[in-house]
Amino acid sequence: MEGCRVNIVFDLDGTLIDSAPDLQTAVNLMLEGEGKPPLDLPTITSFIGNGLPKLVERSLDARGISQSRYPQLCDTVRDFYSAAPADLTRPYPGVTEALRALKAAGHRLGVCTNKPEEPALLVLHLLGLGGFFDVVVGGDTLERKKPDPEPLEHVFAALGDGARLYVGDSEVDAETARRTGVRFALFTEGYRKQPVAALPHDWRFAEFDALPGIVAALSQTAPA
Ligand SMILES: O=C(O)COP(=O)(O)O
Ligand SMILES: [Mg+2]
Repeated sequence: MEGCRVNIVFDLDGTLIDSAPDLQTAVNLMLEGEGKPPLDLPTITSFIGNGLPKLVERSLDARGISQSRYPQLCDTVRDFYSAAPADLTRPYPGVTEALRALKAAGHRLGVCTNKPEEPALLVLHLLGLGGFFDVVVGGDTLERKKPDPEPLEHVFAALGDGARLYVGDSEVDAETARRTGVRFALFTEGYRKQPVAALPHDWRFAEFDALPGIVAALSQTAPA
């Protein structure tokens, strides 16, 4: 028996794409301009999750740069990043195939990221993923960003009727799913800071080829 349609919304950084190396480059170009030493990849990765402004704020703190310079340096990092958002960034293995399979099964797909909308759309395009998504909401698209439920509710509303599944990698995503009242599938190979058990989730997976099976299970149990 065919299951019902599922609307599947994805987080971006640490879920669909491993974007930390290009974010690191952008931050370190800014730090170089300020005469400061670079930050290593694990440090930058630990600063990702609450949007680019927060990444910059944390980077300034880490290098002892006054927050009075924040507005200007935020623009600087954003410009460096937007100029090269996909030089080193790649989709995680199996992402493209999983998205293709989910579309072919008749599900609708969206993105809800805290990355600013413009570079989010650009990186999706450059990596050949843009065509899979009906709706993309970034960290600056609406008034509030994750973990506020507003952006995720907005994406699901735009996708229309159907069961709802949110797919993400972080504490922010788990909290957003809980506050939005939707099922949550945790990708365990992204940028989360705590152990898997600390993040409430309905499903978890480490390989994207497991995702269509999770969606099929949800589509069989959800009311049509
Ligand atoms: O930009 C960030 O800090 C995180 O972005 P994400 O919401 O796609 O993980
Ligand atoms: Mg993420």
